[in-house]
Amino acid sequence: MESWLKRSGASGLHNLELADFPDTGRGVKTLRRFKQGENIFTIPHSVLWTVKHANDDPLLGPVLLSVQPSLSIDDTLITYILFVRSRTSGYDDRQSHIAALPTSYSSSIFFSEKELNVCSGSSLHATTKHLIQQIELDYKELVARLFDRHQDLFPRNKFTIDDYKWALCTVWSRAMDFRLHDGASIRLLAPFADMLNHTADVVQCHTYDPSSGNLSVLAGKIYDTGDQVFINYGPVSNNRLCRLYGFAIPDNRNDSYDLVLATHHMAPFFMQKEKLWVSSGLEANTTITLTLAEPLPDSVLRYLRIQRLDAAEIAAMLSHENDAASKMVSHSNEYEILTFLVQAISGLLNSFEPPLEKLEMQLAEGLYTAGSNSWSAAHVSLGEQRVLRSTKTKAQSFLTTLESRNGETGDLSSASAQCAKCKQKAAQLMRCGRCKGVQYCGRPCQVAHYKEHKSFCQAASIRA
Ligand SMILES: C[S@@+](CC[C@H](N)C(=O)[O-])C[C@H]1O[C@@H](n2cnc3c(N)ncnc32)[C@H](O)[C@@H]1O
Repeated sequence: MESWLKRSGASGLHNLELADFPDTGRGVKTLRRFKQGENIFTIPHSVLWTVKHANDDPLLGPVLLSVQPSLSIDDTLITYILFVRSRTSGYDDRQSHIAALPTSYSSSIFFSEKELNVCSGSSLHATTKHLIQQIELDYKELVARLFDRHQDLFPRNKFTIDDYKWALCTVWSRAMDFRLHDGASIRLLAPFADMLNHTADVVQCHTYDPSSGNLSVLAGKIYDTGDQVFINYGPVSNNRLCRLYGFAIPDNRNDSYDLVLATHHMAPFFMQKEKLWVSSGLEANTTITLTLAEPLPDSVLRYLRIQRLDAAEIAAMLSHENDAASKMVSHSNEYEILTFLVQAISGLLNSFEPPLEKLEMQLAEGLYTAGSNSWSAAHVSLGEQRVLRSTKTKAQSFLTTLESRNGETGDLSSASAQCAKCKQKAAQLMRCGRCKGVQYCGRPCQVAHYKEHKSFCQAASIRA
């Protein structure tokens, strides 16, 4: 592979060699000292694996371009890799890269049931199960759309589901993504650069030059001769590391929990609430990432406040143009959502098996071999449970503060005591006789507001 890269114009490779390292496995070793920020090596555009390279291939390109709608980026790269691997002549250079790739991967999609059960209750457990099914569906679709239609190019025995999973994990664990100036992005695999392991101790130091199309790696710190060169894969949680790369980092500062918030479309006032979620920057079905740094993001509270609104509160909120749910809606609404949140997070935590303390003990006793699949699953579970515990603590402290306020109402409940049209606050307001959900200072405002109020009024009246 190196001779192909050098012939193609790669620079800097003579200062490096591949080597095995105790914690990370195979990686790149320096043969001289590097200053921080110094260019270590550059891989030229011609040898990269991108969608454009696949489409430009004289044999594969026309077939790929005939598929409508186009294949996804990952499916294109997977097809390209498997296609090159399957050729018996004409692809020696790219095949030298494929020959250097691992023969198997340790993504959580390859975990045994027993290994995956170490993180029972975690989002990794659920996502992995879902992914395994999704990958089979994606493969079947690719077979039907491409492989079966061109069996001369894609012999069945070299494009099996196992080949597909291997190539998928090659892409997941080795592809690099870059944002381009025009807002577009590019996903690429760079031979040799894909031998670099991850550390959070350097900032991003791999760069893509859109004008030349070359990929360069700079020194993210000072390297002495014999040191391992690292790049940073980004602020990735153990869940994602385990799923895409097949490893985990103990006490990963990027650990997170993906909280799924969903409301059934038949729920009362769904349409009105959906409008409020959208105006609040949310959706009726949304996933919010809880992190150690921000275990209870405001977006979770905004979502739940809207989900638990009663008829009068919806009416008051719909007449506010700004993001009214960013503040407490009413004492009772806030009490309800915080109580619900504490219970829901407790429920999530109870579904983890083994629970946090037991896992910590098992890890301290060396029950799981460091670096093994079970050990990685244990670290994912630990990270998610720690995040959820901080979420619960924060919700509980909000609840305590709320209770100490002794029923004092927030801004929006007083907003419901104003005219829904002119916003005038008056001691004597008349309620809409039909839905009882909004109030007006007089008949003219009620008439003027009717068009806006109609859909809410009908839904509220049906519910009543
Ligand atoms: C881009 S490749 C790096 C080269 C890889 N070690 C090899 O031998 O081909 C990414 C893979 O390297 C391994 N890896 C990278 N960083 C690691 C780390 N900090 N600890 C453990 N394994 C790591 C994981 O197996 C990951 O899927």
